Amino acid sequence: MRIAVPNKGRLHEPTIDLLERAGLHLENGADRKLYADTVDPDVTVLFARAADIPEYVSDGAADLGITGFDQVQEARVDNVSELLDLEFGRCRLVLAAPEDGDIDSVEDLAGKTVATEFPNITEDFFADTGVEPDIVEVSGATELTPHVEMADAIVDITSTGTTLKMNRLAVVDEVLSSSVRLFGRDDVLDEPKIGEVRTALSSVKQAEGKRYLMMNVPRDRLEDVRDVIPGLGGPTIMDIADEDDGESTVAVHAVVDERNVFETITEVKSAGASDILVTEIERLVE
Ligand SMILES: Nc1ncnc2c1ncn2[C@@H]1O[C@H](COP(=O)(O)OP(=O)(O)OP(=O)(O)O)[C@@H](O)[C@H]1O
Ligand SMILES: O=P(O)(O)OC[C@H]1O[C@H](OP(=O)(O)OP(=O)(O)O)[C@H](O)[C@@H]1O
Ligand SMILES: [Mg+2]
Repeated sequence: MRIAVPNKGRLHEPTIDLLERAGLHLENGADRKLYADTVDPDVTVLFARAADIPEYVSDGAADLGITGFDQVQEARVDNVSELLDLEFGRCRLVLAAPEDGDIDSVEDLAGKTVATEFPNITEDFFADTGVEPDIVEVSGATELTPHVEMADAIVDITSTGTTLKMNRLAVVDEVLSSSVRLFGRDDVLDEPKIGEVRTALSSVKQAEGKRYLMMNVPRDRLEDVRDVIPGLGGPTIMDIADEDDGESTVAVHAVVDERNVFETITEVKSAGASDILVTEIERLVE
């Protein structure tokens, strides 16, 4: 089974990092290689351009792909399905025009020219509005085109807004909201290995923002402690050997949202817990 992942650009590192955290450690994956093996002999990683990945999966060069939703939409592939929103690479595709120009709405683009790296998405966007500008495909530096009379407006990616601002462009409308997705070719979605990879990646996402809390609690204080733990499906309670003084103690483990850790520690401590440990969670398979 092959997974196509971005070979460079801003999605490369976070994608490799996610595979590693999911337990799919890459082997012999030196820079500039086209393929890397993983610890799982049945899983190979194929490095490709972010924009080419949907096509690779659709054509069968790979079975799974990881790339931006914008790229999947642009590729217009009809035999792949999304399996997971990996929630990084968040950005928006926007229609933008010079700040001091006369384009303030989509209607102002009738008979004008729009430059973009995403001609298909742009075409679909305008088809819905009934306005039909000329669409010019460029392969980069799109923000420059309105300043060199190549275009009146652009459809391009923005996240912080810095690039638009630097080029004195203002957002006219939102076209698409994107993040990185795991997707697969429809004819292989039932294969067990596809499910295994999806579960491994999803378990990393599930664990993000969660902490594992462990503590000792005198048995007669257990209810008080249990009441203040906002655990996922309730805490796990384990007997531990009785203390020398005959007092009975239990170990309490719980998965807690990291935003609640500070408050929970204060509360369980005053409810009688001691020896409180907080650890990170690598993966959480629900
Ligand atoms: N500023 C951004 N913030 C968040 N995500 C982004 C941003 N720019 C691009 N992306 C996401 O990353 C994907 C790939 O963009 P990136 O710039 O890494 O590669 P590229 O420029 O298409 O690649 P190449 O260098 O091979 O031409 C985009 O399709 C989008 O999903
Ligand atoms: O809103 P911002 O945070 O400024 O991000 C937007 C910019 O990010 C992307 O370019 P990238 O940095 O990937 O460079 P590239 O043109 O070489 O792909 C995109 O093409 C925009 O130009
Ligand atoms: Mg880019």
